[in-house]
Amino acid sequence: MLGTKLGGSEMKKYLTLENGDVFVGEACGDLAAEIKGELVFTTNMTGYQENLTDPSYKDQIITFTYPLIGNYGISLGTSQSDQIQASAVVVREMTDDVFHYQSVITLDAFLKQQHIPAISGIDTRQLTKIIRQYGTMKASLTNQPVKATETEAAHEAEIVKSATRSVTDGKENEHVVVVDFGVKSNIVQSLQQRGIDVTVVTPESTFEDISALHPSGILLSNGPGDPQDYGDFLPVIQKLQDHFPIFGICLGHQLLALANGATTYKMTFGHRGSNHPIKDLITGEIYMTAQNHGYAVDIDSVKSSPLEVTAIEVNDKTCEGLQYPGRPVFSVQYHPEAAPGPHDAKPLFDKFIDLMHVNGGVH
Ligand SMILES: NC(=O)CC[C@H](N)C(=O)O
Repeated sequence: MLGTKLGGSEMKKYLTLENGDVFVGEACGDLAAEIKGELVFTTNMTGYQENLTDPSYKDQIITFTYPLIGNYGISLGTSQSDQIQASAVVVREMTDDVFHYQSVITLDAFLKQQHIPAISGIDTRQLTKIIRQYGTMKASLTNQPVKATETEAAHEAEIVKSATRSVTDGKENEHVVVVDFGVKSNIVQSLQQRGIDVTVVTPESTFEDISALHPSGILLSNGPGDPQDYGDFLPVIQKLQDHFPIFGICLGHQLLALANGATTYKMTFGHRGSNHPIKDLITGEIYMTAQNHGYAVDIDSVKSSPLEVTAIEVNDKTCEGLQYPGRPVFSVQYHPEAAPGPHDAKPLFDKFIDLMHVNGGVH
């Protein structure tokens, strides 16, 4: 039922946009919490748990365009990291009327547990049209009305801090080193499911640190924020690509581009959803992909780099894939691990493994 109040909340919440627009709704999730962040929207119809826990959404306020969120609760093994990464949630309606046999907790309880505020009863269609017109904006979620100028101080996403960890099964397998800029757990699982040993390392790692692990291949992960803030790691990529197969996903794709002299820019409102068609320029095939990014590789800038564009988004023709001709090095802007999302792009993990075999097998 629209307008259902959760947790007995009669509290109002104010969503104030940088352009001065104010939306008033009902507080849910953590009722007291007030936050600032970058306001984005996703068109995903399912997968709110994966989105909320995806480190690429760190410090962002996620608007779900799908009008009913929470109806299958929260289940074990679905989260993409160990906590909610988004700073707040905007919905038309959040329900705790859960129909899902694996659900262990409601979405509202999950948000409360992790002190994440949410606002419901919002005309998310109107809000999304505003974001599409003015672009991604800073916004605040407060318990009292505020002036729009006060929302401008929202900080940029911080780089995710990670720790080195290994996942092996004791056999002599291919070994992938994942550089963790905020990796989604399904990327690591997608490698493990294919019998790959995985070592996850921090972006502070040097070329020597990574080489000492004797990787068969390197995966550059997804992550939050502006790719241009990761300049320190670009020289490491420049060396790695001379020695190892590389697969870049989302932020990893953007960093591969920057490391090779191409440029990135901030998109007006980004691509966030599970229905982004991309055209593979090598095979001519179109597939549906899951996406979550606010920056893109400038397709023209690739021409003066050693890289080649391998895929474009069908709707806006932005750069969706790159490869380094003659080397086992490639990247995609979309998410082949598909959590949530269509599985059309999953074979890219197999392509990466084939490239590792060709490049000399187990190291
Ligand atoms: N999912 C990602 O890796 C996102 C990359 C980058 N933070 C962007 O928004 O474009």
